[in-house]
Order: sequence, then C-alpha cells, then structure tokens
Amino acid sequence: MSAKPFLRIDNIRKRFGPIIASDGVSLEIEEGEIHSLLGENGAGKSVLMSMICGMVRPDEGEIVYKGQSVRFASPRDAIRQRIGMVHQHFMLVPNLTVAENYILGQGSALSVISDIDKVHRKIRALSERYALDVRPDAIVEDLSVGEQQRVEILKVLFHGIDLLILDEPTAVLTPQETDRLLSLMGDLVKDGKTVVFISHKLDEVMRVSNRISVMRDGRVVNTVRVGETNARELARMMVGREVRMELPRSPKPPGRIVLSVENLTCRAETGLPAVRGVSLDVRAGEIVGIAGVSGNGQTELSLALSGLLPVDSGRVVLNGNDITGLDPAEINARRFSHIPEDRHKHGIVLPLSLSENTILQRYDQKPFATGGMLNRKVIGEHTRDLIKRFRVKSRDENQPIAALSGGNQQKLVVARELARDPDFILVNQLARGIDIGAMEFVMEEMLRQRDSGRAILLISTELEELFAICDRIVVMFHGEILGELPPDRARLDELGLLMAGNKEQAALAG
Ligand SMILES: Nc1ncnc2c1ncn2[C@@H]1O[C@H](COP(=O)(O)OP(=O)(O)OP(=O)(O)O)[C@@H](O)[C@H]1O
Repeated sequence: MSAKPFLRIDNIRKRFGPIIASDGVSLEIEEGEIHSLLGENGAGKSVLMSMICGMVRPDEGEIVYKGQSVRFASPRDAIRQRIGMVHQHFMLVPNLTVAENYILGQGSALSVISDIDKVHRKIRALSERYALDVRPDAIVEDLSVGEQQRVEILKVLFHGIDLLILDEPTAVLTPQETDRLLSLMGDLVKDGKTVVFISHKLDEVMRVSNRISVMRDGRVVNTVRVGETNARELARMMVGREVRMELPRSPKPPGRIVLSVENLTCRAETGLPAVRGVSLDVRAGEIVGIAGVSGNGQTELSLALSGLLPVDSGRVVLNGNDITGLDPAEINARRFSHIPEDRHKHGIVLPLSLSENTILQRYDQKPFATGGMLNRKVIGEHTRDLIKRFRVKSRDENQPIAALSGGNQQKLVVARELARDPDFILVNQLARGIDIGAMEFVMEEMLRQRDSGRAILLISTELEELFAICDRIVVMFHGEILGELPPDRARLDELGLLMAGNKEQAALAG
C-alpha cells in the first residue's frame, strides 16, 4: 500500500433495507493509474462508485481523497472536487441539446448568448481532442445509444475532472468505439488524470489497466497488478469457479421458416432511411446473428420487427402470418419475444416491481389474471421462480426493478422473455451488462432454446457473442444485408471487411 494514496476507501458500509451493498469495503486508488473494478452482477461496484461521486451516502466508513477526508453531499459537490462519473444508465435529458444538457443546473453563470457560444466551442474542442464526434447542437434523443454514451463522457470532461469513474462504458460501444475509448483513457492518464474503469469484459480490462480489483458480496476480495494475472484467473476470482469461455454446441439442421423478413424498408426516428430492403429468414432451431457496427440500421430493424417503428415497405411474416404494422402488444401475443437493446426504454418499467415487470405483456391473461382480477399469488410464484432460475440478485419480487443492479435487470428481462414460450426470439445485445458467469448461463439458455426448436435472431455488436452461439451470421451495413458467413473465427477478416462495407474485398478474402 502506498503511503498517501490518491483515493482511499476505508471500511465503507452501505445497506438498502436488508440488502448489504457495501460490506466494509476498502480500496486504494493511486494517482495516474487506470484501476479496473470487476465483479459479478450485484457485487456492489456501482454503489461503491456512486458513494465516491456523491450520489449515494455511505452509512459508515471513510473516503480520503487527495489526503483529505471527504463526504460529498451531491454529485455537483464531487464535480467541484474534480471527481466525475459516467453511469451505466444515461442521465441526460432526451429532448435537450448536448450543450443544454451540459449547462443544465449551472444557473445564472450562463445567462448570455455569448456564453452558449463558448460552451459550443469548448464542446467542439473536447470532441476533437478526444475524437468523440459529439455535436453540441444535437438533440440527445436523436442520438444512438453509443453516441449518447460519448455525450455522457464528454459531459464529465467538460466540467473538468482529476478522477474519472466509468461504469461499464463499453457495454454499448462497438469494437471500434471501444478501441477509441480505451485509448482516450490512456490519453487522460497522460494528461495526469486517474481513471476507475468498471467492465465485465476481461480482455478490455487486461488491455488498459494498471491494477485490477475484484469485488464479491460488497467487498474487495483481491487487488492485482495486470502483469501478475490473466483472464481465466480473474474470472475465477469473480465468480468463485471456473468459467467456460467456449460453449459446446451440436450442429443441427434447422426446421421450418418461423420469421421471414421480405424486402423491409423503414426510416429512423429522425426520418432518415435506416433499413433498406432487408430480406432474411430465421428457421426453427437456428440462431441467426446480425453483425455490424452500431448505427447501420440494426436498432431500427429490431424496432420495426417488434412493431415499435413504422414500416415503409416490405413485409414481416411470423409463422405464415403477416404481422407488418401490427402494434407491439399484438406482435407480442403471437409468440414473439423481444430482448431489447435499450432495456429502460423498451424492456422494463423502472418504478414497477419485479413481479409487475415479469407480467408486463400478460397482466390480463391466465394464469396471472382471472375474471379481470390479478392473481397475485401466481404472479409472485412465477416471479420467484424466474429470480431463482436466472439468479437475479434481489431482495424479493415486490421491490421496484429500479433498485436492481443493471446486470440483474437484464437477467430478469431475459428470464421473462424466455418464459413466454415464444416461437421467435428477437435479441438486441444479449449480454449487455451481464457478468461473465451469468453470460455463460444466458448463452447456454439461448442454445437450449435453439435446441428446443425456437427461432432466434441475435443482433449484436459483440463478435464474441455471435461466434459463441450463432449458426450463421449476416452483416448489416448502411441498412442493407451485405453478406452471410458461418460463425468461423478463421473468417474474422472477411467479417471485418463486410462490417466496413467492403463487399468486393470480403469476397476476395473468402
Ligand atoms: N437504490 C437501491 N435500493 C435497493 N437496493 C439497491 C439500490 N441500489 C443498489 N442496490 C442493491 O445493491 C447491490 C449492489 O448493486 P450494484 O449496482 O452496486 O451492483 P454492481 O456490482 O454494479 O452490479 P452490475 O454488474 O449488475 O452493474 C445489489 O444487490 C442492488 O440490488
């Protein structure tokens, strides 16, 4: 331990009712390091960091920052001390511009137009400096998930920080964006800043960190230097057992066509063309992957298939029936499950309980309702069963889903959608925010669904996720399907070329 660490967390405790989120956690962060924090879903990473950035108050213990014992009353208080955090879930106001979001709550200091100009200039300069590609006048709700993440990162830099905490920032980024972010972290350290990085992706953690701490059950169980460990050992420290990085899978001939997309065209919410004549079939007993750099129409394709975005032309046929233009509830009722990209927008209702969230699409159906009355006993039993099977870390089924850690919210969405006995499962970013132990479980579950004859369309920017479970992979670029490949790691170059829109070169490489 260094004599005078930059940040020292000493025996912090934090409870939420009966849940112990921090159980006497201690940690030291050195100045100028990239310190990664690993741990299973619900291990207490976000809560610990929220205490450092003034969002949550510890019950006990001490935080010593730059040699001073500190107690921040609010995130703004922490920002004043140059500590900033980028959260897992966006905290931006959707209908405001990027610049308006940055000056929100700054009060009278920014009352004249020339100040707005200055703000715009500063955003442009930072965006250029760190290659973040953020426009100050863009309306937040028009931006993709990845773009909004970059807006969040730039916001913290805009306010000026010495300590930057990034809570799973790469969960929503493409490989290219991730590379950029990892090198940004390096640049920040070169500028004298310190970074705490929370991630479930061990390869990223191994690439950028100086030191890595592993949390379990509200405590730090180990801190290691990056050169002294490897991904397998880290996985074992996190989960407490060996984690399989490759899943066994039996080849199986696919069955009948379950979902057929015919020449589908639709526009993004901005009105610009997003999906341009996509055709594909998904058969019973197969997992079809859609690879692509985010922003190439995958979001709109999944929203259009699930009835959340209007279709301009073309058809979606499920089990032989045209479902184009039906509303989401009608589509859901036809054995169509959807694990969405943005779980807060399309997956769950945060203030509602776990139980209410598990029956969102079926609250008026048997066995959850009889004679117009909710059958709370059955709903409770069903939810408890899902919680147990998918190991959703929670107090009970009656707490609001907002109180769950991000990965546990995702596990509940996956559990609910699989429990609806679907014929077709549309997944956009399966493992978003899920720890590697849970990822292994969820992927095995997807393979079980495939083997039991379900048709699965898996949209993902994570090539590893696609390689691990898909039977075939198609590539989307500029709203079109450019080609199809088997899930063969040897053909990674070809896949990369297709993802970059190079059809001819990809054909040569193949
Ligand atoms: N506001 C809250 N009310 C009740 N419980 C909470 C609240 N915030 C967090 N918790 C609980 O504290 C525990 C730790 O949560 P935390 O979000 O820190 O986990 P995490 O390690 O960041 O997980 P993940 O990898 O899924 O993001 C969890 O059991 C969570 O449900």
